[in-house]
Amino acid sequence: MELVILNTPEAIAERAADAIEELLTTKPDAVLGTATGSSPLPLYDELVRRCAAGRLSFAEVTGFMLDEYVGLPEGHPERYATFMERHLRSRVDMRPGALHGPDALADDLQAACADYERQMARAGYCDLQILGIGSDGHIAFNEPGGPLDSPTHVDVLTEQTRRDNARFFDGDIDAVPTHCITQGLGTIMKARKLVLIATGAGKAEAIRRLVEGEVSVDWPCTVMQNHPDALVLVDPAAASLLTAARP
Ligand SMILES: N[C@@H]1[C@@H](O)[C@H](O)[C@@H](COP(=O)(O)O)O[C@@H]1O
Repeated sequence: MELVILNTPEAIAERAADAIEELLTTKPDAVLGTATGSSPLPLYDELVRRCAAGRLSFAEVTGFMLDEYVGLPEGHPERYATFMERHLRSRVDMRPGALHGPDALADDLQAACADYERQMARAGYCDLQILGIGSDGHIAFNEPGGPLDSPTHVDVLTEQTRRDNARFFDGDIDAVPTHCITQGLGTIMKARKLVLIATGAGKAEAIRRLVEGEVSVDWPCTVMQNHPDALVLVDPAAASLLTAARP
């Protein structure tokens, strides 16, 4: 795992965009895993800029979202499908329909999970997966306690995650869904490259566990220590609880 501490969210966005540009230059029809949350937003802005400048193209890219809330209707502003359409897909030259997500409106959620995993398997899983991190150490929506090799599944959001995400629902925790469909940790680990972005002091404990902790189901992010090509991009605030000396 490579840890890079950069001073600003913009510098982090540029470093992450470099990794994506490098991938799309060598493989224009790459499979890209996208993340929601506020952390990747500067990255999406940077990708939009580079696409407008002709430095990269998403015309042949297939995308897979990490997760989706259960119970939010089509078009709901906080539905992750809406989020990804708004912040990335509609702003670059990616084909409509090329960015896939789990069907969290299905009657049979278990079947929807299996179907999503099959779609990803057929595409050969992700070449590069963008990740954020929850303050409780979740990646995608894999909450603490779940197996480290899980496939796409229904998960129950922790109180802390719902509290963290209430800011997107006018501060009303009761408006935050209780369940989600998420790529499992096993699914995420099948991506050839992982790029995780974390900014702000609220992520400092999760980053300390990710970088210096034991691999444990209590901190799902720690599974990334077992990945052969994982890049962790953080700002000084998110790095503030790291204890080991760094160059
Ligand atoms: N399911 C998403 C995660 O994929 C994301 O990493 C996390 C962090 O969000 P933020 O970047 O806004 O702190 O939010 C949600 O829980």
